[in-house]
Amino acid sequence: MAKTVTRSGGSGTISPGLLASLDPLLREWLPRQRWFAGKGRPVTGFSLVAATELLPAGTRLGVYHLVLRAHQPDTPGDRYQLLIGVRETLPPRLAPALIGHVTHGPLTGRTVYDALYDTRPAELLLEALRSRARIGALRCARDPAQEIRSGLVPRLMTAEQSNSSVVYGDTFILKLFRRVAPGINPDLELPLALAREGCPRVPAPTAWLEMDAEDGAGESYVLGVLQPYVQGATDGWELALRELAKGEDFGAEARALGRATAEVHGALARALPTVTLGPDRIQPMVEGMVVRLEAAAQAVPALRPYAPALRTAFTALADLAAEGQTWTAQRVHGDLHLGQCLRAPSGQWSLIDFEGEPARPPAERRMPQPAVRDVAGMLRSFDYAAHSCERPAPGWAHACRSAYCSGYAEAAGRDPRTDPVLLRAFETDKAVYEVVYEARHRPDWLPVPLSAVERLAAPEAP
Ligand SMILES: Nc1ncnc2c1ncn2[C@@H]1O[C@H](COP(=O)(O)OP(=O)(O)O)[C@@H](O)[C@H]1O
Ligand SMILES: O=P(O)(O)O[C@H]1O[C@H](CO)[C@@H](O[C@H]2O[C@H](CO)[C@@H](O)[C@H](O)[C@H]2O)[C@H](O)[C@H]1O
Repeated sequence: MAKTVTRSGGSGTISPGLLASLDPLLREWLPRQRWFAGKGRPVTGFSLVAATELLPAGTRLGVYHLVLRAHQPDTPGDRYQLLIGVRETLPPRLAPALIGHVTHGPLTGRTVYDALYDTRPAELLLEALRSRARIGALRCARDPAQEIRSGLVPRLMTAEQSNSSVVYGDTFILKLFRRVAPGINPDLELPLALAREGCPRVPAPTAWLEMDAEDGAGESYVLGVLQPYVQGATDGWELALRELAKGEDFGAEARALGRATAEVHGALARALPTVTLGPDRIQPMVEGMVVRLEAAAQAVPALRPYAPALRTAFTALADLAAEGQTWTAQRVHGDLHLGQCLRAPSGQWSLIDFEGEPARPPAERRMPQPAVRDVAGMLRSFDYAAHSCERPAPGWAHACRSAYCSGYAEAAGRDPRTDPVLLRAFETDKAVYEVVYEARHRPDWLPVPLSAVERLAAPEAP
């Protein structure tokens, strides 16, 4: 029933027409999606990387799985994963999923929509994962030790996300990556490694969806990961804001989060290689930080007055390395913040979303880093929470910072505050990243990382 109709450079006859039908609609729809990474530049066209027919469009409901390259000026263009539904008319419940009405090509007169909103296509995906199906270029794999019940009812998560997730009967959650590239995906690699280590702080992948890369070089795309759904969980960001609004202390939770982070770091260091960072490795790392700072100052003028002082946070690290100090680097989460921490009703914290910072190149995201990088991310997050609360919260972020570092020290045997130069460099690097992120995605939030920049640029900054 389901088949791959073509891949880029392939000889299929259906898909060129299919793409021509979709092209004008997707040009308008894609840039409006939260997960579209190429904001600010027009989409000038698409090329097909792969198209797999999951249900033929000749029936009441057609479903295509597509990987498309979106062409944009001055870039090679990113590849996106889409699940396209085709119907005669769209029922009202699917109105938010509308992509558009086709006016030419083989689908003329049909309505196309984001099929992840629809029950049947989402069920098809789960069934494919459950049965380890191979559909054209799409391949499903799963952990044989975990059971996947059939018939679980899907619902698309509506939260603002970098990808798209479907929850099945409050039992599993399937994340479909939107911007995709061939190669190892740390959001599968690291949770699998942690599961092998027996680390209970990260939901163990249950099944995953892959596709061979089009260039025949032997690489694969990881297109989706299914994992157990933590029922009734509250994320750390929501919880922190709730406690802040009530004027409640978050110290105990921050401490527990510090312990959870250290446990994950310990398991990652056992599971995957670590390296020693001497001057030869610290120098390029510091250069990377400086380059990112310069690019950020170019992109966001408000950052420029602080750039020279921020640079000293990085050069101080290079100076220590030149004096002979070394550090250990290991695989880390890479984009840790309160929103990536889930607290189950039992009080147990889990960490999710090991993809790393979406803006960084994939190879860079998989490089070993000092574990303090994640610590710095969480410290920045406490600062964000304190700034997002309407009620003044003097000392709240500082108290969380202390509790988190103490919790981390309890589990790791070393306190991140004992290496203030390293911590300051990574906090600065993160704040610079956030300045760019907010300028691009949420300009109203720009003052939050900018206030941190002001603090970190002050000579007495911690
Ligand atoms: N295992 C899980 N259990 C419960 N909720 C989850 C789980 N994984 C993710 N979520 C929810 O889905 C949201 C998005 O997940 P995340 O992995 O951060 O996706 P993205 O990469 O798209 O940001 C999280 O903020 C959380 O609310
Ligand atoms: O969750 P994502 O992987 O999509 O991460 C991106 O978006 C985050 C915002 O949703 C952003 O995080 C920043 O804002 C948070 C509050 O909304 C705050 O807790 C974080 O500390 C702050 O960095 C993240 O940087 C970005 O990569």
